[in-house]
Parts: sequence; structure tokens; C-alpha cells
Amino acid sequence: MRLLSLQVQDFRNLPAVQLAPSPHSTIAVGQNGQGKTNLLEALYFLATLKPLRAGRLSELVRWGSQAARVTGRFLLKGAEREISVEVGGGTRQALVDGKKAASLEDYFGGVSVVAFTPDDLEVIKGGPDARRAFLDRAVFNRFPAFLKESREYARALKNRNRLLREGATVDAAYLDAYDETLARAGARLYARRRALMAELAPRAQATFASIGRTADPAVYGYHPAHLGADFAHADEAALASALREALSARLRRDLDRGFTSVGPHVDDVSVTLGGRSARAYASQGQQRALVLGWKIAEIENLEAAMGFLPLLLLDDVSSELDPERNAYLMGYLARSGAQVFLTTTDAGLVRAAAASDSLWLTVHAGQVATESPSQP
Ligand SMILES: Nc1ncnc2c1ncn2[C@@H]1O[C@H](COP(=O)(O)OP(=O)(O)OP(=O)(O)O)[C@@H](O)[C@H]1O
Repeated sequence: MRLLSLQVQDFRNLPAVQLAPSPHSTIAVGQNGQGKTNLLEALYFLATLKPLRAGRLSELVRWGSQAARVTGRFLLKGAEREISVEVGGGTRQALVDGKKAASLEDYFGGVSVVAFTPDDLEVIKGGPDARRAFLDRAVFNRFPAFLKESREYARALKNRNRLLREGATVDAAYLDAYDETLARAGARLYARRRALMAELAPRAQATFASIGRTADPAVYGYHPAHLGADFAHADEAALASALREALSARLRRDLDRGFTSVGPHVDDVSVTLGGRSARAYASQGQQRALVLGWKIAEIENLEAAMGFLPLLLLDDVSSELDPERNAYLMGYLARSGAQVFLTTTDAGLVRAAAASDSLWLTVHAGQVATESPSQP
């Protein structure tokens, strides 16, 4: 998979950008607040249809404009394909070769992207919501059907929560039918997350061992508390019935509170170092190394599973890592041969990931200019 060209119009502070990225590294350099992250965000949005950081789609549209548009031409399994996404009036439209995409599968068609941002580096010490989102981005990359499946779950959850809020008037048989749908959709999410973690955890552990500067082993785990000891081996039907049991066991409490308190939407990922919670005990540098281990594992795992490397988007990560770990990451990027977009305020921090065919860009007040390789 390779991105051949990118066009961005009225996306955040970028009025118009057109570029042909390097097959290896494309490096955007600029001061704070100029639009570097916006450029990565445009690309991330194109490849996932999800905003990287915005809460609402309307935030993506350049102030004063009606609509934003991002278009990318990809080389996928030997064939060229153009995808575009337009946002306007709070909705988005996905296009394939200029026509409305028939389905999400049709739109994505194998496009895969891994983003790495300074927020990710904080994920160990943050709350479970951020860790869950972090996990789910990796699950979606590995199993693209997960996007549709997690939407089905979200819909079932919303319906059940609506019923719970009706409280005493709710019909038990009616609620039961909702529980059945929710448990089936939830079991699918459990199984997807479990499958991803089974592949990823050993790789992340091994990468951490090279960069952790500690003899303590890292363990990355996903084990929903209410699912019991046989979670690792239970089939999807067993997972669904375990979730149903948990739903009924908490029904009283959920009716009181008006929301569903158990299921994949409240799960967490556990990360331990030397058997202790990394969140509570690991140093900031170790926590960041744990995330770096995960991200590199995610990329390696996608390559092993899909036979090609995803597009990598790194938003000013280098300034948040210590020199040794940054050197490890830059060395990894250079060796991997991946197509990568990097942003930085300091070109020196990322130079080790550059090659003679790198494309250097400068970003200033929403204008993106190509620099000759010798300049930065
Ligand atoms: N919808 C929008 N329309 C116009 N400008 C916007 C919009 N959303 C954000 N901006 C502007 O984009 C700029 C931020 O750009 P961006 O986050 O890409 O900066 P950056 O170059 O990555 O900086 P840093 O190095 O600080 O992360 C801000 O000036 C912000 O006001």
C-alpha cells in the first residue's frame, strides 16, 4: 500500500494543499500552531473516516468555509484507487473514484494507517476511556469489520440505556430482547480485542525489553473482570452468555443509574511492569517506552498479518521521547521501509528517519511548501 498523492481543501487551517509524498518519509517542519497536525489529521481522517482529535465533524471545516475535502490516490495491491471524504453541514460523505462509496469496506479497500501522537504517550497514566480508544484503533486496523461491529454494539447499548432510563415502566421481556442483542454484539467486540491482544502483546513485550532499560518484564493484557478465568478460550457464544449473566446480575443497579455498567464499553487494558501496575508504579519515561513498544508491535503485527506496512503518521512524538528512545524509533522507521509522515518543530530530531528520497515540507500559517532536501 502506498499513498501517491494527497489533496486537502479547507480542512482546519489548511486552505489548499497538494502533494506527492515520498514513498518513505515525508517530514513537515514548522513552529507551533501552524497546521502540521492538521495535515496529519486530514490524512488520518481520509484513511479512517474518524477525526484524530476533534469532538465534532464541524470542527474539521475551515472557519468561514462550507465544506472540507481530503482526497488521496493510493496504490493498493498493484492497482490505483482514489478515495475522498467531504465534510459539511455536520455530515461526511465517502467517495471512491469520485462516486459515493457503496459501503465502508468498499471505501477502505485495504487502506490502513497507524497514528502516533503525544496524547498516545500519556495513555498509560490516563483514564480507561483513552486506553480503550487506543486499543480499538489497533483492533480496527487489524480487523476492519470491527468498525461496523462496534457501531452495532454502540447502537444496541444506546437502545438499552434508553430503556433503562424509562425505569419502572420498562417491560422485562422487552428488555430481555435488548440484552440478547447487546450480549451478542458485545461478545464480538470481546473476541476481536482478545484476538488482537494475543498477537500484539508478545511483540510489545519484546520491543519493550529492548528499550525499557529495566530487567522487569512488561505484560500487556486484556481481561474483562466479569468474564472469569476461561476468557482466553471461551467461544463467542460463551462470551455472549457470560455478558448476559453480568447484565442481569446488574440490572437493578443499572435501572437505578439509567445506564449499562458492564460490557466492552467499560473495559480497560492492563499494563504491568515487573508484575505491578505500570500506571501506578512505572516512571514517566518507562510509561512512554511501554507505549512505544506497543506502537512498534502494532506496526510489525499488521505487516505480518496483512503482508504490507500501514501508512504511519507521527505527530511530533520525537520531542516527547528521550534521545535514546527517539533514536530507536527513528532507526526503526528508517529500517522498516514504511511510508511515514512526521511532523516536528525541530528537523534535527527526525533527521535519522530521513533518506535521500524524503520529502521535506515547511508549514506556516496553513501554507504547506516543499523544501529542497538540503535546506532543512
Ligand atoms: N476549523 C478550523 N479552521 C481554521 N483554523 C483552525 C481550525 N481548527 C484549528 N485551526 C487552527 O489550526 C492551528 C493549529 O494547527 P495544528 O494543530 O496543526 O498546529 P501544529 O502546527 O501541529 O502545532 P503544534 O506544534 O503546536 O502541535 C491553530 O492556529 C488553530 O487555530
